[in-house]
Parts: sequence; structure tokens; C-alpha cells
Amino acid sequence: MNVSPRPPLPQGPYLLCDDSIRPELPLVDKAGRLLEGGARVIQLRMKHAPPREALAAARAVVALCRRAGAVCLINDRVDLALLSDAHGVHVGDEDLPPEAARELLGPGRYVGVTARGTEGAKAARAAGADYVGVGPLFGTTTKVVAAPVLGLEAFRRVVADSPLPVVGIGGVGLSNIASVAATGAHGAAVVSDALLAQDIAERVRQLAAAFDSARGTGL
Ligand SMILES: Cc1ncc(COP(=O)(O)OP(=O)(O)O)c(N)n1
Ligand SMILES: Cc1nc(C(=O)O)sc1CCOP(=O)(O)O
Ligand SMILES: [Mg+2]
Repeated sequence: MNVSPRPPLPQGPYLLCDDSIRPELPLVDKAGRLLEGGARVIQLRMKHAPPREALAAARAVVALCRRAGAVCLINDRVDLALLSDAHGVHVGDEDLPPEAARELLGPGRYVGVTARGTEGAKAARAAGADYVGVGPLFGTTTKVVAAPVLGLEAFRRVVADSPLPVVGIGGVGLSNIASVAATGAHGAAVVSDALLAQDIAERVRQLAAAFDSARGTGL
């Protein structure tokens, strides 16, 4: 029997806890609000925190997530994932290759990889990834992405053809998360729409309800 050492990544909204949005709010507070709203997957994305602050934040956020029964992935940094006992990492073209991340993390943790289309998803699978983050799905102002916006139709084709679960990213929010769920995507990654909300926890609840209502309907 072939038993995976990692349970499948929970489906639904995939929330990024990002230090570039509302930088005045500590990462651990952001994570607490995301978890209060029921977040089941959090990616800690730190592009500005100096190394010691980043390590402390990773340890604190991972501990919070574990207490809440949520999965915590660290963006880019395999070293911080190991030091903080995170559930895994998310890596892209400018980070360690997924094979190296897998080698360091072993079979018990998740490796997520950025892909721009089906070919990237196939390569990620061959490299030992668990899921692919595919984007930019819609226009985003959170990051300058050196790839064209996919749009829903192209994204739907990637979801259909990908050998790995697909998490859509880029411009996803309450106004369109149902359309992402309807494609059959495993998850929908949300950054600014949640973190800029006045009530972050309530926004996460709304995102989850919208995703669940449309999951795989193909509408
Ligand atoms: C779920 C998810 N998908 C894609 C990305 C982008 O990762 P990457 O290409 O490494 O870019 P940065 O996030 O490091 O700027 C992601 N973070 N999460
Ligand atoms: C971090 C990131 N990666 C992307 C990619 O397409 O690879 S888009 C993105 C930012 C998404 O932020 P928002 O939800 O605020 O649009
Ligand atoms: Mg990266």
C-alpha cells in the first residue's frame, strides 16, 4: 500500500501572512486574525523582515498555527521552515529548487512550487512538489509579476491538466473567489483582500463561505 507521509493540503482559501501589507501590524497579530477567521492554510511571506526578526516571527506564527490545527508554510526560506518546525515551504524560480527543498525537508513536509502553466505543473510534480501556486490569475498590485495575467479560462485549463493540486494566486478576493473555486482549483491564495480588510477574521470567514458555495461547480 502506498501511504503518503503528508495528508493532502486542506482545500479552500489559502491565506498569505505578508509583511509588506499593513507593515505596522505585527505578523503574529495578522496570523492570529487569519486563524480567528478559520484559516486552515497560512503562508508566511516575509520580504522585509531582517533574519532574526524573521526567525522569531516564523517560530511564533508556526506555534499559533499548530495550536489552531492549521498548516503553516514558509515562503522562500527552507532554513526558516526547518528552524521553526513549519509544515513546509513555498518556492518559486528565484528560490532553492524544489528538489533541494524536498531533500532538506524530507517526506513529512509540504513543498509548494510556483508554476505559470501546465508544463510548470508537470515539472513541479517531477521535482517532488505537493501542489502548485499558479498565477497571476488576475491583475495584482501586491507584487510585480514577470508573467502575463492568465485569466479564468486559461487557469481552468491548467487546473484540468495539472498533475498536482492547483492553488490560484494573484488578485483573488471576495469578488471573484467563487469563480476560482468553480474551476475545480484546490485552493485560492489571498493576500491583500484579506489583510487590508477592516475585520480580517470576518473577511476570511466570507472567503471560505464563498469558496465552499462554488467548489467545483464549473460555473
Ligand atoms: C501559493 C503561492 N503561489 C505562488 C507564489 C509566488 O511565489 P514566488 O514565485 O516564489 O514569488 P514570491 O512569493 O517569493 O515573491 C506564492 N508565494 N504562493
Ligand atoms: C505573491 C504573489 N505571487 C504571484 C504570482 O503570480 O506568482 S501574485 C502574488 C501576489 C498576490 O497578491 P494579491 O492577493 O494581493 O493580489
Ligand atoms: Mg519565492
